[in-house]
Amino acid sequence: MGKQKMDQAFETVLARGDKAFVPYIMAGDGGLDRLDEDLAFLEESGATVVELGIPFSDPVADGPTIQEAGLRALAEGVSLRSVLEKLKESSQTRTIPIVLMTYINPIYAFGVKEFAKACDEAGVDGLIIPDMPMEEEPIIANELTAFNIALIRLAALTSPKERLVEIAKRTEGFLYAVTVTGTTGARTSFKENLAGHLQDLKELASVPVLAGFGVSTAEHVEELTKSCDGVVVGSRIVDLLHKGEKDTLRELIQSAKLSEKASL
Ligand SMILES: O=P(O)(O)OC[C@@H](O)[C@@H](O)c1c[nH]c2ccccc12
Repeated sequence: MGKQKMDQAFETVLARGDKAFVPYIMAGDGGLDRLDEDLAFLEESGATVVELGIPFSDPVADGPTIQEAGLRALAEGVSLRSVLEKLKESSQTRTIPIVLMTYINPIYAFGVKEFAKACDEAGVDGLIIPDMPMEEEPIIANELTAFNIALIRLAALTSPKERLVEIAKRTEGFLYAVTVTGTTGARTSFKENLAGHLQDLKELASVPVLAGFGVSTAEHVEELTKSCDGVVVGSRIVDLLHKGEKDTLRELIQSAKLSEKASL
């Protein structure tokens, strides 16, 4: 469980010659009752790991698509606690690794120690806490380590080199290479020297490097994975899932299966 489960998932995919595909979904968008079904669908479609967002009233890193999904989930009464309880029910049978993405505030409200324990009981394998700077990690890092839960760090485009070195050294599970400056949300293009930036991060990190923010088409996946180990796709996935466009969703996830494309 935990970190090793995620490491194993990446190893399997990369050894096969594929790239990792991590879809982000908003927990409770459409009601928590559909969570197990959505996770199973993503796994069957070829997702490596699922990033599961906790709805929050003040999602500072999120653009409109995810903000709206969060509002829908909040309207369903979904909270950090109810998501963890739901995950716990299926923790023994679930096979896909889960990374929880939550802002720090709900964790404080929950209580840091109690939160780490509840994540463990829920079978959570990793965490992304976007509004927790490296300097504040001691608040929670040891609690997570005790339960073998990976703390995934984000490398911003604007981080100075020394900071990137430190982030790449500390990160667990994977390194989340943020590909744009700004909030989450589908984009049409990326900055010119992004490939070089991703390659630099790959030099620094000993875990897989995944590019995320703005990735929204199969072409993006193809382009970006030339310089890294995989992608995280949020807004586009949230949108397709909300609209029930499952075939398009499956195709998008399959775009990271380079080994199959090679044999066509
Ligand atoms: O939506 P996008 O642009 O595809 O970006 C991924 C993203 O949604 C997901 O990883 C995420 C959602 N909310 C976040 C907040 C911070 C960091 C990452 C995230």
